[in-house]
Amino acid sequence: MEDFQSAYQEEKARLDRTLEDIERQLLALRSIPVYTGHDFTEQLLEESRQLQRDQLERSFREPYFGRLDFSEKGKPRTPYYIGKMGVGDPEGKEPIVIDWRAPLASLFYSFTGGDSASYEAPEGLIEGLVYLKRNVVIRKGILERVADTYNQDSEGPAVSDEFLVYRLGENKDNRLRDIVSTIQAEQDLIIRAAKNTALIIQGVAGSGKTTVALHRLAYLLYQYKEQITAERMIIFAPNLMFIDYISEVLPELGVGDIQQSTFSDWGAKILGLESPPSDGPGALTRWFDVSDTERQVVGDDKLSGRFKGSMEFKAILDTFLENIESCCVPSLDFEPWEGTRLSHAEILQWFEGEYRHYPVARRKERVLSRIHRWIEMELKKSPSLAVLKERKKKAQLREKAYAKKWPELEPVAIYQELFQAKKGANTGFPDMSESIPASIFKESQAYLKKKMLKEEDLAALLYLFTCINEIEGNMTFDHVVIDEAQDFSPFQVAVLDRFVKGHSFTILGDLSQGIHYYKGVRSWDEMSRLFQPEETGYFALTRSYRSTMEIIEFANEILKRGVGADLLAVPVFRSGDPVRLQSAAGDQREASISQALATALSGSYRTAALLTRTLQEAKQLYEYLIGEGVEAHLIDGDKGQYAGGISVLPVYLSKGLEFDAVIMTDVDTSHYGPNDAKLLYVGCTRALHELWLLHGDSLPTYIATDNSEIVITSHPTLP
Ligand SMILES: Nc1ncnc2c1ncn2[C@@H]1O[C@H](COP(=O)(O)OP(=O)(O)OP(=O)(O)O)[C@@H](O)[C@H]1O
Repeated sequence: MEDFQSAYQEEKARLDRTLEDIERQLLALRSIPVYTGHDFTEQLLEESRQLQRDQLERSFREPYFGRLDFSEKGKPRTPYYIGKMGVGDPEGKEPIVIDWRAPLASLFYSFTGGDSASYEAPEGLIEGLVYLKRNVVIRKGILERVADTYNQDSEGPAVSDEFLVYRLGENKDNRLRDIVSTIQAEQDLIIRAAKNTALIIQGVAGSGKTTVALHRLAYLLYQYKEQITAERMIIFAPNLMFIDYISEVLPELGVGDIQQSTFSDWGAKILGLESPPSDGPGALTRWFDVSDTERQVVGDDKLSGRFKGSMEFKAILDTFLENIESCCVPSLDFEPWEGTRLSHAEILQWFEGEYRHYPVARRKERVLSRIHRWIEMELKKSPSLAVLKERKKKAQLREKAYAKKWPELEPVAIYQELFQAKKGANTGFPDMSESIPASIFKESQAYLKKKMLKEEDLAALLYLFTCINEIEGNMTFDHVVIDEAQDFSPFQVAVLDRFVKGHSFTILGDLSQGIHYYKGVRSWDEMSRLFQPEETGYFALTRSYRSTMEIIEFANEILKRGVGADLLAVPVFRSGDPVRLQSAAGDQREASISQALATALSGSYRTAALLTRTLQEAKQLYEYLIGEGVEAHLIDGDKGQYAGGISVLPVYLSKGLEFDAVIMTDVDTSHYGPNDAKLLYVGCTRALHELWLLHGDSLPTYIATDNSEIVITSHPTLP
């Protein structure tokens, strides 16, 4: 206790000094009049001062979160304070606060005990001794808590999880948060991995994949500030609501302007489509609202989404495109009017010789405009104005007709050809119908004829785009993050690779959460095979930080029994209530749901989710709750914003999100079939503190009842 008191006093004194320093710097900056003139250099200086002012104001509220006492070999023990942003010392001495991304700060995360410690700095490996790792909680400039996670002088465990457990026990508000003060060693390795690698990360539910990816972006921007910019980085997320849910982490880390998009939205923009291809209203519902046996009757290779996402399909497109060059230039001379002629051989020489280095669509464009210029030159040779007029008229018509003889070098048009080209058709393209499963060929042909596109066609269309067009500088990326990557296809990643410099990817996902059977990958090898071994790195995150031990053990059991999975989560030692299994059949259903909700929210929890099996059930339940006066929000996949509070949603839309309490409804064999274990796993792992499973008569066999509490309740009272 005495130790704690003196540590608190020591930190309080240090905080006071730091705040005084920051205030002094702020006052000095504020005393410089804001420049509003037109001088460019002055404007840049003003911008930089404004940034400094903003950063100091933020630092003033929470200057740092950690302290590390370290002595570099041969040097004395020095306390370093680590914050979300570095704070320099105007007098030019050591910085007052070190940025969490700085090399020295990496020790704060990677040190797990032992007699020596080292970190990689630009000047080489720095070795020394760690004496103390201390977490300091400061809110609005007030010191709230001091907790040592390592103290060389004490006899406790090497590095304790106590502070982490305290942080994890806090209730969450609407949005994902930064974790700078408690990044774990295995997460830090990913955050600080080198830029030019395709990192593939398999992480169990709640292992911090999304959070780590966002911190990695902040790190890359700090570490490679000369080479990369925020505007040229992108996060691909499953939907707009998820983007909204994660929207506060990057600004909190002082990073702005990173692009965030779904693959469809991005692809549609590149292709210049009016709107992203959609599989029609309710596509997800059609897939998830059917029984799982109906879903499983189609073999993998017959699922068009999986086929069109495969590298096999890419190879088919390559063959299809192989002779695109040879079939481009129409095999005839061009004659704008009688007696004047441009030979096929000469046009071919322009196309295959002079413009060889351009992509094929650009070559076509160049050749056609050169023909246009040639016509204009020839017209000038006309003997009279009348002849010139007549030739001009003729030439215009013939030029148009000639251009039409060239194949349309546009991704959608070529793609349509792929599903039209049958033997004997005179398109110049080969017949690929034999290589594509007949059912997929037929179905695609039918909807493409109606000028429709599906999401599953996007990778191929984008690939065609890159084969025939130049990828312009403003389309390229310095780094790409793919979240929920188990739902991405190898072909999608291969296409993206064409837009990314140096294969700089962070690809994160969890195979155990692969509930979109009709797309995505079954193994990470499918992704790593796209890169050379030296270009890729693989990490596995097995510790789960989101849920209590009880919830994780319960969810693990579902995976073990349901899919025999070996990717099980290891919980952090944070104990909570047992998972509650409650019978809620027939006319008891609604009342039981209300009861569970009332109980779950009777404490201090701020967010709760009611997860139904289908969208239809979510809508009905939402209506019921609204009728009962409960302020609930329906999540139906159409909205771009996440409101927090009480959410009602079908389980498949809950991926990526988390809630203090989760109540799953209708968890019985009539709703969850033998192949729905992963779906149930996703739902259960959304809960931070409390999990309820309300069920009918027969529980699916993959649910273990031994460690759960069976609840019998009465007197429902809604919040
Ligand atoms: N080192 C950490 N310190 C504190 N909290 C952490 C840490 N790592 C992760 N968390 C918390 O764990 C929760 C899960 O994180 P996140 O959503 O990033 O995980 P995920 O692996 O993407 O999950 P899922 O795949 O289940 O959607 C979040 O509340 C996050 O703040």
